[in-house]
Amino acid sequence: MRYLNYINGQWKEPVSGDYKLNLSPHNQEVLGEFPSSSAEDVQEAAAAAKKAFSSWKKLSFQQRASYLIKAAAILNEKVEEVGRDLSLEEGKTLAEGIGETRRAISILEYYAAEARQPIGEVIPSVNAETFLYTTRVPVGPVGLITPWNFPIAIPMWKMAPALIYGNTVVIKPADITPKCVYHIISALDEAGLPAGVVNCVFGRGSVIGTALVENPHIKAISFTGSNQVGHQIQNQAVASGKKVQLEMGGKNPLVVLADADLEKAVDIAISGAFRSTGQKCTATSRVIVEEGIYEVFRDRLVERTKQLKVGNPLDADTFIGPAVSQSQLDGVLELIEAGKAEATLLCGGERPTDPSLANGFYVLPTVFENVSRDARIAREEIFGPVIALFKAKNYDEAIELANDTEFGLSAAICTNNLTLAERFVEDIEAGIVHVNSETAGAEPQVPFGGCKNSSTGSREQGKTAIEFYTQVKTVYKDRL
Ligand SMILES: NC(=O)C1=CN([C@@H]2O[C@H](COP(=O)(O)OP(=O)(O)OC[C@H]3O[C@@H](n4cnc5c(N)ncnc54)[C@H](OP(=O)(O)O)[C@@H]3O)[C@@H](O)[C@H]2O)C=CC1
Ligand SMILES: O=C(O)CCC(=O)C(=O)O
Repeated sequence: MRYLNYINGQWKEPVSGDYKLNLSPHNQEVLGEFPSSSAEDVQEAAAAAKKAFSSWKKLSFQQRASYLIKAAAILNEKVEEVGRDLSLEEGKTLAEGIGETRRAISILEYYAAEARQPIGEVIPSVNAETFLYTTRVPVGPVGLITPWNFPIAIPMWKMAPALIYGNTVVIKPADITPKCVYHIISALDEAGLPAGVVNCVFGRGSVIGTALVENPHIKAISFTGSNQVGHQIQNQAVASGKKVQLEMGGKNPLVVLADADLEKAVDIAISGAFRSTGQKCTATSRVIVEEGIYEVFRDRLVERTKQLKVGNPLDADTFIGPAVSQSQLDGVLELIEAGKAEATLLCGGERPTDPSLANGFYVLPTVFENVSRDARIAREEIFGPVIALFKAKNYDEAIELANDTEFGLSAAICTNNLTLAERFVEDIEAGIVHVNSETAGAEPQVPFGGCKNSSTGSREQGKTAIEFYTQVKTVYKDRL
């Protein structure tokens, strides 16, 4: 089937007339074809978003929420179909695909409910005659650039707050996972969203990204993806006077102290590192274990890792599906090869030999030990199912190792020691901290984002999203 851009409330052919095949990472099956758009499509979408902005921002919050509520109900009706499409195009397991679709619905519902929340404060003025208060206004048409690894949740957690706070949207989804965003747009269309409020342009970021980031109608850019592209976008957006928000990489540590529940800690490591084939910015990448239990933890982790089923994401017993693309697989294999030269491989480290997986981008879950601090696998984001194991003498050495990274998105500790758990929350340089739970995961009602090189700009999700998608207006109202 051929899918189209969505501009000014219409499904539209790209100006170029060119399309690209959307392929399954499991077996290269063709799932559809999507526009290879050009800058002209972006200009048209941005102009439509600008035109729609003046009336959309004037609706009441409750009126805007009504479209979000309808779209959530529409998606809910086809949650299994959308979740399956997600697994087919991205490669995460069916349970994860459906789970992520449910998460997207819950994000819509959450932001619809924000329509009932206060958006300003009344502050006593020095002047007895002055009614002094703050309110918030939308920033304008916003540009959203989203990645392939959470192809429905991330677009939704940018789009839903943008819309509820009165902004209009141009979204450019990841080129290799377009269908999930097609499902969101089609639900909003079916919900009767006014023309131009949401516009979607499919195509390569390298071709149309700059046209979106530098478009004068677009007042803010929210991006999730690699550090390299993020920083390029930041420079372009700032140069063209826009607000910018970036969510980028992670090198997330899990610290396991000697008093931890061993089996639970192994579960937490496996789930955090290997679900979604490790393709999460919150994935556990470094596991730092206190020396008293290092050997027993390592042996159990390796034993359990070897039992994980790598396979077709649609099979019920699959734990690890394929990487999303050939280039993603190549990047992971390159880092694994680097790891073999600089550390000790304990398991995995290669592609599976099962012939039924030969056409997919599969790689076995991999564990390394004896990893030096400056090894590439200790420092670079791998975005694949790979754990680097470290031994620490005690809590102090563990925290020092955990913080020895340019990133600071998420971190976890397994311990029953309340004092050390509390110290960890204070000491760790990360935007998200887990105690006795995995580094990955994000609930819609709380802020999401990191420190150091992981994030720039205000946090996404939860109540904090209002910071990015609105500006504060301070009002001094005096009696005449
Ligand atoms: N923080 C996170 O959640 C994510 C991190 N990553 C990291 O990035 C690595 C590479 O993944 P990749 O998909 O290439 O990430 P990118 O940063 O290239 O892609 C993210 C988004 O940016 C778009 N984009 C690419 N180039 C430009 C540009 N010049 N201007 C504007 N937008 C652009 C992409 O479009 P298109 O799809 O057309 O390239 C996509 O929509 C991964 O291995 C991982 O380490 C990746 C995804 C998510
Ligand atoms: O951990 C999660 O569920 C969210 C992760 C995420 O946002 C990402 O990988 O980009």
